[in-house]
Amino acid sequence: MATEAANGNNHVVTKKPPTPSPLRNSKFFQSNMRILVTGGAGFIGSHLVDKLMENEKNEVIVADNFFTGSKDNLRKWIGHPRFELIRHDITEPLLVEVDQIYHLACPASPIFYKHNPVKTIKTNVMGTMNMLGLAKRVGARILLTSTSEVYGDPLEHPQTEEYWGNVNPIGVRSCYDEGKRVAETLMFDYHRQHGIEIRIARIFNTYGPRMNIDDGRVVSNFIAQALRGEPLTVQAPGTQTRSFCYVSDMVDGLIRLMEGENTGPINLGNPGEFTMTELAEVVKELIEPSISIKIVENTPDDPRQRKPNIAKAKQLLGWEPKITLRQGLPLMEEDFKQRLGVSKKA
Ligand SMILES: NC(=O)c1ccc[n+]([C@@H]2O[C@H](COP(=O)([O-])OP(=O)(O)OC[C@H]3O[C@@H](n4cnc5c(N)ncnc54)[C@H](O)[C@@H]3O)[C@@H](O)[C@H]2O)c1
Ligand SMILES: O=C(O)[C@H]1O[C@H](OP(=O)(O)OP(=O)(O)OC[C@H]2O[C@@H](n3ccc(=O)[nH]c3=O)[C@H](O)[C@@H]2O)[C@H](O)[C@@H](O)[C@@H]1O
Repeated sequence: MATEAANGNNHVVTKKPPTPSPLRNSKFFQSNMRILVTGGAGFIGSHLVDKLMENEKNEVIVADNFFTGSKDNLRKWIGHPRFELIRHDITEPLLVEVDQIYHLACPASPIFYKHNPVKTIKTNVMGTMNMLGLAKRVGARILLTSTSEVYGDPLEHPQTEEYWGNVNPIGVRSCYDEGKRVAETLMFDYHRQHGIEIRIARIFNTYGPRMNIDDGRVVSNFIAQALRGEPLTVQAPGTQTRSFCYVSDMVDGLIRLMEGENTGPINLGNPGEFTMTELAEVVKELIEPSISIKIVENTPDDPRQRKPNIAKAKQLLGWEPKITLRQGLPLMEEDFKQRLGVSKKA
């Protein structure tokens, strides 16, 4: 009987995990680790694929419907003998023989996940059920990229994994916030009922190269606006806070979680907390001091504060972020300059 600490409690697993592929038990283990990354053509997913492919014992399969991701993010791996790219919508079942599943498929930008709320919640609920069904069928370990949005507009600050959240069940963000909460529920129910090996990451705001330039998230918006010489659009009141984690730190955390022995949920993020006005001032200082900052209207249910308590990640994964916002923003600026075909004003 396996017991694993999760969320501060011991969830006793009454069933052994499904038998993994016979290949895992072969005496002369030759095969590579076969890894499925759903949403691997996206921002975080493509950086994760880059890291996984560095290990010559890994074979990587990406399943993506290209709703927000792009083949361009994976162009260097297309045709590689240890890499496969499948155009697939995970709201439909997928049958592939794999040993690990990194389940990232879900639009992350509020503009995109609000664009088709029913599809967003289907992706989070039916998509996660399909991936858990696959994990059960092939005996794979599965990691879900959940989100700090499961805490909603938090009344506890900073947020620990024990906090149950303050979420609007019927708001315009609920397709994502509640969708991810149901995905976490499904993960633990498959874990308790079928012994599936699960890992849950609660990812906080992450930024870096390959974010969609016009996907509406704050860091990508501010950098694109600065490079285009446009005013930085701080959404009211501007005092709301976020904590920003650079993508390479995030990928390191995800792999440590998958390779570790703890189910999670575990917060992954950078505790460096900024108001949106402070973020705008840093972007202005680092990228384009001549631009102005203007306050614009916000959207409903925008969380007023968000900062991860990462004590569990430090203790259980030996992980903490290394790259500060002032170190990460110039790296993202360079990527945007190349993709926008602009050079910073002299
Ligand atoms: N970036 C962040 O700040 C952040 C924060 C918290 C959680 N997350 C989570 O991390 C994951 C990746 O986020 P991201 O920032 O890379 O977003 P992204 O939008 O760049 O990537 C999501 C990928 O999933 C694909 N996808 C969406 N719906 C799909 C479907 N039904 N079937 C197959 N593929 C589908 C998209 O085409 C895209 O390639 C998401 O699950 C997101 O919820 C991200
Ligand atoms: O970290 C998380 O868990 C979540 O972070 C982000 O969600 P959100 O913080 O709402 O992302 P943004 O759209 O970047 O907004 C951040 C803050 O910046 C503000 N903002 C946004 C855009 C802009 O141009 N100006 C601006 O001030 C928003 O009002 C909000 O207060 C991601 O979009 C979610 O996928 C993710 O789950």
